[in-house]
Amino acid sequence: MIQVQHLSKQFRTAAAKEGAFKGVRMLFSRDVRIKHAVADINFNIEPGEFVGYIGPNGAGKSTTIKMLSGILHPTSGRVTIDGLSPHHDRRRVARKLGVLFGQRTQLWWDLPVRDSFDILAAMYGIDAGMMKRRLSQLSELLELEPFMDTPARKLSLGQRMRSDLAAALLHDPAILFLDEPTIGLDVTAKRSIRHFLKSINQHLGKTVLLTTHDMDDIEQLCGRVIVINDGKLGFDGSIDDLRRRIGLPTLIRITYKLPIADSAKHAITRSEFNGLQLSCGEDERVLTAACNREQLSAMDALRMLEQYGEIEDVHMEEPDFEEIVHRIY
Ligand SMILES: Nc1ncnc2c1ncn2[C@@H]1O[C@H](COP(=O)(O)OP(=O)(O)OP(=O)(O)O)[C@@H](O)[C@H]1O
Repeated sequence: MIQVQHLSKQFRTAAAKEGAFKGVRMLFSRDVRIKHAVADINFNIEPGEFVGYIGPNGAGKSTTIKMLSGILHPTSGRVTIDGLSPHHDRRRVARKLGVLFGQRTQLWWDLPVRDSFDILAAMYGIDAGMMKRRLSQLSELLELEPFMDTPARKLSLGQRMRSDLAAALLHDPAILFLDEPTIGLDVTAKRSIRHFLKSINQHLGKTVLLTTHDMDDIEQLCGRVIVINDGKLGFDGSIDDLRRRIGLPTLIRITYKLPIADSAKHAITRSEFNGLQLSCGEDERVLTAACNREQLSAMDALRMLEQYGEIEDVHMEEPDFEEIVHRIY
């Protein structure tokens, strides 16, 4: 559905100057600096996928989304959306795409939300009956009714984001590109946006490419994650693959029925064997094992831990996703 082949984008900017009148000298300078914002990236996205596109500030995420949606022209390489080029077939591709840039609104600032929707419907050629049905469906899902007659400039950030999501979906596109759709929102507003995105992916089959710095968004929504860093793709796979690649341990906390024997404790504090790193805490009955699941399955780890007594309770903690992402950046 979305194909990205050897995609690159370079920006030419005037080279920075030092000393007096540097602004004026830059204006007339012939020295240019080339920024490789996106450098030879490749990926395909299938219909119905929910893909997270992540990377640190300045990694090239927005530049990629702009090339995918036809706003920017690639320096080299190819993008196709359902076989069409976003740049050359911009109008036809626009009908297939809904795009949301969380930092900017596509609503008319001084107009009531309802009027913005009417203008967009006219631009997309949506007939009145269809528009009424779509709007009532979106309004119900996103709870837009209380502020449909409010100008965009008077909306709270959460209301604005919900309205922008509705605006991106009015023409019923099959694909959504979302750049920071939860930026600046409080916990409740984030939750409702996530719930909405999950349901349009699962129930309406929308294909979603999501860019965000919020790792909870990624963990809760995306089956697949693509990582870009300094313009280059660093990883493309599932969140579990990413966890395995980074190799952070799963923590297994065992509570035994009886306190662990002193002799065993002595062995435990020094032990590291077969991918298990053991430690005892304050509680005499509790033992924590850091387990590299690549080397040892959780079942095998438990079998080994049975040697220290009868197990009452087992608690497993997967490595924190935020920490994993921090490592790949
Ligand atoms: N129009 C432009 N002219 C020159 N350089 C640009 C332009 N747009 C982006 N860049 C540069 O290209 C690089 C990638 O920018 P981009 O906005 O794609 O990053 P990003 O991953 O979206 O970052 P963020 O998470 O901060 O939004 C940055 O170094 C940026 O300064």
